[in-house]
Amino acid sequence: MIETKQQWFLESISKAMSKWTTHQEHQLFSYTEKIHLQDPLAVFQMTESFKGSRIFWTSPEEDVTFIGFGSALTIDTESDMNQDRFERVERKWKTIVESSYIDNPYKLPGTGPVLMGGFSFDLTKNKPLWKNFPNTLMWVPEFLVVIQGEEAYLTFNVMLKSEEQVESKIKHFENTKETISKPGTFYYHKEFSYQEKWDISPEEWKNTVLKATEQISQGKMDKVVLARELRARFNEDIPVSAVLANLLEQQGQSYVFAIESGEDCFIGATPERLVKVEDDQLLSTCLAGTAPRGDTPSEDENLGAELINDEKNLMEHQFVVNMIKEAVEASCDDVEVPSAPVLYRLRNLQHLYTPVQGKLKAGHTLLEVVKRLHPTPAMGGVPRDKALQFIYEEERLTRGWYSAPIGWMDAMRNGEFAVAIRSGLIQKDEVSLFAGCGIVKDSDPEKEFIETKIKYKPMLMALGGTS
Ligand SMILES: C=C(O[C@H]1C=CC=C(C(=O)O)[C@@H]1O)C(=O)O
Ligand SMILES: [Mg+2]
Repeated sequence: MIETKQQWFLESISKAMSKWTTHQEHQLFSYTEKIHLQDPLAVFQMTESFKGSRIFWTSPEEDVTFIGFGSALTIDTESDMNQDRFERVERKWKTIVESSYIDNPYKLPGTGPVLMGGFSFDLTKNKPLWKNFPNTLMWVPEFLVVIQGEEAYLTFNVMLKSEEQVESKIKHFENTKETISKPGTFYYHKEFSYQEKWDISPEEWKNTVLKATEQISQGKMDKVVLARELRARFNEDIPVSAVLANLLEQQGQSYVFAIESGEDCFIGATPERLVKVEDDQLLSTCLAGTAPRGDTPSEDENLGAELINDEKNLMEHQFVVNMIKEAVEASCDDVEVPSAPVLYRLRNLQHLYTPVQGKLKAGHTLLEVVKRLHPTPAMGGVPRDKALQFIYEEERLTRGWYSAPIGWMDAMRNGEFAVAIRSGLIQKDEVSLFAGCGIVKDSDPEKEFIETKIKYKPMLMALGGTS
């Protein structure tokens, strides 16, 4: 069995090499085969030797999990200050795909070569906290395990430069496949939790909220999202796989992700889809307006009923719907938007939720929609430029990849980006958590402060805390 597959692999790689004799450039070779299903967390744990270039992504609705490790090629730049970074990635990916050799008989969304990673919230320079996360970091993992329902696929991606490489690449592929095919289950039995945690400038943050509401009352803007930061320290390096295991167990309604870069890991469980495209069907989501979950079913019902009728939260939400609808209409036909939001319940909080769908018009792309949408008024504000200006001047933190697009795109125009909230940046034994709130004219600084506290909960629980 293994031998037959090895034979296919060899044939495939030889075909690729012969196709390329006329080209002189380096070429992406991508080979996909079915493998035995493994516990995704066990795969993550088994690939510890690739630490620093791993990515984990799972989507709550589609029942799909990606575990990428190693890097076949990277599109990044530390000094990416260019407004057209999304187009640049798009162009590069198109060129790479066009000259690649892809052996993927399955053709399912997310199989074959996949570009994964993310972008920073903005293009501000000098982000010491985020030194390992450039403004653009999208890469094709050398190995990608994709688990869809009951099936699992392994894709091997490599930039082939010469005939001499072939043998060593085949060995590398076979060895890695053997490692991750060993039956394994995730293990981590030690208790862990942070030793101390501290809010960064909470009073200052409340004053900024007040200032924002004043500016809104004066008609200078309509809405702005303000974030704050909390830092926690452990007495040992934070066990990333164990945090990931907790997020998967506790936050089933969210995209659970972990993106390693160098020594750091950006990790979280975000409920916020930015945009997804599958077979040219596009889906975006408006998620804004928040209430806690109740301790009893009836308290929970009451809190939900209050939220869905609350003018301040409905206003916060409507700004997002208006903007996303307009952005999606620019690239899609048959756009559908329900007239009122419904509740979206998570483990620790509930949100107002409105889906927006459409059919992507010919010539339009996922990344183009990402560019137009980001940042939505659930992360930035309205008008966008005024809100961003306020954020730059008043927010006392560096957002980095917090509240920014993260996700994947395959070679068949499918892909999905979420917005990285409910997240934290792990740096050895310390972690920075971020949480923001939509401020509108009736916002009360104290209530918004409490809202951010609840938004920290998913990460704090996953880090071993009780709240
Ligand atoms: C910016 C965050 O949440 C956004 C997403 C959903 C609800 C929000 C709100 O009700 O304020 C925020 O706009 C965050 O969690 O850090
Ligand atoms: Mg809110």
